[in-house]
Amino acid sequence: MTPGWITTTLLDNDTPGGWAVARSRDGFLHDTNGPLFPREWLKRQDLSVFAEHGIGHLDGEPVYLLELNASAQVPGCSWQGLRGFMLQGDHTLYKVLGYAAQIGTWAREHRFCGSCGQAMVQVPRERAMHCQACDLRSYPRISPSMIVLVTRGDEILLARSPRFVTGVYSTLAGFAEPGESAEDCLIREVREEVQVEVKNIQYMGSQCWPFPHSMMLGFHAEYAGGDIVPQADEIEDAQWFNIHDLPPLPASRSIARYLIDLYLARRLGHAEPVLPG
Ligand SMILES: NC(=O)C1=CN([C@@H]2O[C@H](COP(=O)(O)OP(=O)(O)OC[C@H]3O[C@@H](n4cnc5c(N)ncnc54)[C@H](O)[C@@H]3O)[C@@H](O)[C@H]2O)C=CC1
Ligand SMILES: [Mg+2]
Ligand SMILES: [Zn+2]
Repeated sequence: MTPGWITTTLLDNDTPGGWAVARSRDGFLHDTNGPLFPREWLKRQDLSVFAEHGIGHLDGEPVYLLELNASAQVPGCSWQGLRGFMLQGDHTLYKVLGYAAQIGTWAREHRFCGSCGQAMVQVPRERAMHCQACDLRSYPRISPSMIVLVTRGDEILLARSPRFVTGVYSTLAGFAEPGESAEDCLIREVREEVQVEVKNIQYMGSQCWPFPHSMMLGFHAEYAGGDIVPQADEIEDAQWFNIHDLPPLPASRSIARYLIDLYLARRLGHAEPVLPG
């Protein structure tokens, strides 16, 4: 038995047994034991299953996703969005659900070929959809996104999007565009969002962010010039905050929070945090 969560194996849906999670537009089904249910029990419930996917092994046991067309009432159970599982509870289970969500969304959105419109079929033993008519293959979509903590000595640059929880300020972030390096993207995003220039860009680490399919590449950069001008519509407010007087910060498992906590730890001589994968 290999401990932990391994996503590489594709499973045979016809082999009974194992664990399963159920996902609808309301999130994942869970009861007091969490979101993992004995698969055969879950399949006996009155669920409108759209697709079933083998997604990996947890502590050596196979895990499947039941992707539903609609939510259902299951006695003793309720539904919770992926963010809720990210914010609290077991981190490995959140990783299982994050992967399930990405596979479920990708398979649902790639039933038909984007090139010729024919129905696609899953490639055996590979996480890919294939169009037999034109030979196109579609793989799970991952969107590289840069996220950066910009600093100026004891001050850090944080901003608020209108989408954030009230009061929370975070690091700047944005999706890579075709033709850009990670550094090009970071420089453009900081310019667009606050009109500030940066220097000494340093890569700090990465994190899968399954909302819905980002791969966050985290950086630290130093201030090089310019006055903050928040981008209309995207940025509600942006400010330099002294490290001794910070606003409410992002969730503790996010890479945004890691970048901030790491800078504080280095500046103040505290123990360095660990980035949750
Ligand atoms: N894990 C973390 O700590 C944090 C993660 N994030 C994530 O970073 C990502 C990027 O951040 P934003 O500021 O929202 O991006 P952004 O600054 O690039 O602006 C969002 C805009 O980008 C466009 N867009 C949407 N999806 C896209 C895609 N897949 N590729 C290219 N362009 C796309 C849309 O026009 C959207 O309005 C998001 O997924 C966000 O959830 C953001 C902050 C913290
Ligand atoms: Mg942004
Ligand atoms: Zn095709």
